Amino acid sequence: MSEALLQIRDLSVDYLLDRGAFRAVKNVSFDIGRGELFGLAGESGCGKSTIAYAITRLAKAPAWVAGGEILLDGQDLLKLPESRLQEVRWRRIGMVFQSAMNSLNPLMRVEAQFHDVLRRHTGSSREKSRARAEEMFKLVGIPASRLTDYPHQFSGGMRQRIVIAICLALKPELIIMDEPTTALDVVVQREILEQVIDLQRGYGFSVLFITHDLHLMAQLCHRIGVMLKGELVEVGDVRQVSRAPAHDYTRKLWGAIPQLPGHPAVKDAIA
Ligand SMILES: Nc1ncnc2c1ncn2[C@@H]1O[C@H](COP(=O)(O)OP(=O)(O)OP(=O)(O)O)[C@@H](O)[C@H]1O
Repeated sequence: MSEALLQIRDLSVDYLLDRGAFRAVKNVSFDIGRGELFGLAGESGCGKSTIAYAITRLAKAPAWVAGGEILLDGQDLLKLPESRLQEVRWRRIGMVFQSAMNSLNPLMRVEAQFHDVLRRHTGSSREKSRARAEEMFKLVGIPASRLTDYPHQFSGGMRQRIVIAICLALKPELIIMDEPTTALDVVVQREILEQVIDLQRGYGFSVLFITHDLHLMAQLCHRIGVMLKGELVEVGDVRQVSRAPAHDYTRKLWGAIPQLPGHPAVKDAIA
């Protein structure tokens, strides 16, 4: 791994429920290097999204960070006052969630939404925002003429591309993608992720990629962490985690991937 950009140390997150605290994330530690694609895998409910929200401090009650550190370039995000956090969110850490389509305002033209984000974070003028929006649309493969359209005029895949474009417009150092394409059909899903990888190569940002799709994760990521019931049971290089998993549960996860006849097995796909 390259030099660490994000270091998560002993992170514990609780949900404070009427019947008592439920620990959803238990003493989790891992690093994400600069320019690294890091995947977090594990069954539904194992705590992946809770970690994603904790990193950006977007976790809302009843979630409560019970302990640990989240260091971005050595600075503990958990200790930053809310006012300083605004500089980190979007500007340094971009977020693309499964419900990203909902992060677009249905009443605003897309161009205005670019400007809104760029003005708020960089003080950009309308002309500069327009130029940047055109550049970003080109990067994600949407004609610039469509910048004056409203979100409902785009397909689901295009809307997700728009959210990625807005996120990238601020050149964040880390992008958190939590099931970014789950709601889309597999062809569009793959197209978008391939585009993200291309952009990653060009821009050099780091990615925390969360998905149920272990096969996809193995193809995209450099390193993988495997979670089970709130604990990180294994972290390693994608080859090591797939070829020589240290944990029984990781072996089960790989074993659960259906292999189509004539289709290369995962182990071959990443070889
Ligand atoms: N608002 C909440 N209140 C109470 N418990 C919650 C809340 N949100 C999540 N949890 C619980 O915390 C645990 C971890 O949930 P989380 O959403 O982080 O898992 P996940 O691995 O991201 O799952 P998925 O892959 O289905 O999104 C689960 O047991 C879930 O039921």
